[in-house]
Amino acid sequence: MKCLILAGGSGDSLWPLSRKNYPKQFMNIKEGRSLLQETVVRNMPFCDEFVIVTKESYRNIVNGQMKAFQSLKYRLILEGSPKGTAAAIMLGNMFCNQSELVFVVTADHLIEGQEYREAVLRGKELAKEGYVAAIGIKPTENASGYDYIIKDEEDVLGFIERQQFDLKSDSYKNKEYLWNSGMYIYRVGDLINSVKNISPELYNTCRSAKRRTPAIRRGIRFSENVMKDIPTGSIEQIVFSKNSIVKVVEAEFGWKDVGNVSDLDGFGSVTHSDYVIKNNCEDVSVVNNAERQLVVTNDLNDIVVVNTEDAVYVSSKERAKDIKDIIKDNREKYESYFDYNRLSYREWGIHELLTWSEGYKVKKVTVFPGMSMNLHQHEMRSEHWAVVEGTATITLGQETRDYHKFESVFVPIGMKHKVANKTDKNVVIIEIGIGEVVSERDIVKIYTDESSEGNYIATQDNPVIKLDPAFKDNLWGGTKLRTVFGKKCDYDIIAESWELSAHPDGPSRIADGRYKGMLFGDYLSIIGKESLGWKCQAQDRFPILIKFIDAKQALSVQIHPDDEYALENEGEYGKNEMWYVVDSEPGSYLYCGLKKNTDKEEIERRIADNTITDILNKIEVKKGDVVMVKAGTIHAIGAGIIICEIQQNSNCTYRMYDYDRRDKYGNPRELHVKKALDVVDTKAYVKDNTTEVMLEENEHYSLERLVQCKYFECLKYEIKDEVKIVADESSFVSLVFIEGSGTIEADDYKQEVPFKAGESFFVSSGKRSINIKGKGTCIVTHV
Ligand SMILES: O=P(O)(O)OC[C@H]1O[C@@H](O)[C@@H](O)[C@@H](O)[C@@H]1O
Repeated sequence: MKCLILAGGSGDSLWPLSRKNYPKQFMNIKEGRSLLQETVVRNMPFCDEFVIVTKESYRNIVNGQMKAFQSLKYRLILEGSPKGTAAAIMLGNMFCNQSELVFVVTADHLIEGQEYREAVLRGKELAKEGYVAAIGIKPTENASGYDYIIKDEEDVLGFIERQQFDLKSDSYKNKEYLWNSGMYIYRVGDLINSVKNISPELYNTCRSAKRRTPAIRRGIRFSENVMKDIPTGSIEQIVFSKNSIVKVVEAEFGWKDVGNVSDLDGFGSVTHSDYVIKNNCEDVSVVNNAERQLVVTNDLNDIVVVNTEDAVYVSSKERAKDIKDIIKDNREKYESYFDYNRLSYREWGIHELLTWSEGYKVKKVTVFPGMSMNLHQHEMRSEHWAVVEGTATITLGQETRDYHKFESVFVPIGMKHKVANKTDKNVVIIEIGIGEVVSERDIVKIYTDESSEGNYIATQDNPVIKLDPAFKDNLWGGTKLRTVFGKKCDYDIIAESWELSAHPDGPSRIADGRYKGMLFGDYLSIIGKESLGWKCQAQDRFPILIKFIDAKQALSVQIHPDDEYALENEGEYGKNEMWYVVDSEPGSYLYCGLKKNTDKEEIERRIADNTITDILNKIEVKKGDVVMVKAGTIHAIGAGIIICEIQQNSNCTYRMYDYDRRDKYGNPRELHVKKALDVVDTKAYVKDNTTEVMLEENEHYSLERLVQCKYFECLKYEIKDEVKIVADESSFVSLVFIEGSGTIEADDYKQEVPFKAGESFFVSSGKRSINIKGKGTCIVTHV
């Protein structure tokens, strides 16, 4: 199950603990962990991947907090303009497969108790039966700040928003009601199908937003412009209140939607209680978030005091919530206090302002493991750095060296400098800036390293990287990828596993080692473009995608565009692909190309009268066969075949004919006949003559070239005991094992990595050879 965490809230409600630059979901609530981190921990037993939907400006905070979970799988969806929970949930769903179960949770709830687990498991059962399970909490008080669900047993009679709920009103007499926790469990296909019917506007606008969102690394960023047509509102308003498939799970765990500072009672570890004295006070809560500042309260009643490094809030408990209005009325004058705390989050770490005055500024600078600042310089200030934790790798001008704890450095005005952290622990530096201008405006120049995007620093790691695939559940898929290759995926059917993929529609991940769990595309940005080899330097994205395909039924009759058409119409590359038949049932066949020259009118007519396959070139296939499918060629994989597909990095398929099949909701899959006819090659199929050329055979291995085209070259090694493969500076190398087992080792990093059939490895380019020992069939691809 995937966990979709809604973490975009930007409320002022917990001021001065929360600020606009640091809302409550990121605040430490318990034992040094934030509400967001607490949400992740709570759901780890049920979910294997996290999709976090948040505001673009919170990206660095979320990435920083997620560092606490090494190797946890997560992705970010960044909203340029938040539009409520309906949009957030639907945009999250756009990146899930239909058969995936999703658990929607909110990042800023306080939850306690064993009953949570039972509620989730019951919700999951309902979701498997095709319902959307809403988790409702048995009210323990008449809380006006909560949304309600009116119910009858497990059926939902209505969703009531907080403002409209009045317990005394006749409409709620004799009704059963629960607090609406905003947590939902469902199967993606079920929810999307009902959104399609109930709010086509929401469905279509989110879909088109997804289509218009270019592939970027680390997160999916929906710009304000791309989101502008998506309707604003809650999922309850727009979808669930009109949806008969919602069932409620009644739960009794401790649940609190923290509305204001007086709700923090009982969750006191944000408090430095050693620095609080209460004298003769009754019902007084003190939250002291400032280290070493003493708070003394005397002879008070029913009061909440919140003390932070730069602001204090004192209120009666009852009226604590008025803070929102107070902020609204006074924002203009005190914006910096209301909106910002002293922390500033960067991709590489955190700045904390300790003190400042005219002419100086003192900061605590934390650099996360494996991260680096950009090289920069100042024109108006010099800096003194004292390392107080860890080992910092500091660049000053042309020189770079390590500085250990308690060593100091002086950075003169105008000198290029940066701090990197090559270790596994945080580096902390106390920085004293002095000069005429000490604000951030004085960064006059930032030097970015073109070859490695972002602020990661490459460390000497094994260049042989094992990958975990992303899975797809297209309706024609089977179960052989699980039974033959042991793929671990809980879908009923697995149609495809994307083994080497930096494509946002199905990115593979690093399977082992230091970067375990990381998206392959992110890993590529760490090692830098140079590590892909010089042939890739002109390309703006990773060039290839490799999949296994298990066709239990026939795939659609379809076609892929070439680069020119795809870039112009889809913002994607075109798709030339090659199929290697891993296995096939007796009598299996596929279609590739036309039997004879055929004009577009005839192709169109034959699609309409269901006779398109009559004019296609039918090829019977067996294990080991190779078919090159050039862009523009009509094709269809037939039933009973497992294929290893090497293709350009694109997910652009135009379906022409789908046997009038329906999915389980009775919907036909979309066809793209017009575009298909735009790009179709109308000439008769001619077999590619670069395929299947034996290049070498000896007692240790045989080497066959499977295919060679402008985009890639694929080689097949039948390894009897050992082979050495060269990964030179021209290209990275992909290794996909079809059969066998053994070990892989690069000669410049002596560590053996085991392999077995069905596994995939990426090796960065360089002057190295890769030794494979064992027995097996390996498909080696490079550009
Ligand atoms: O459109 P359907 O029938 O699901 O088939 C889609 C699949 O077709 C195959 O021929 C390949 O091009 C795959 O890369 C693709 O994912």
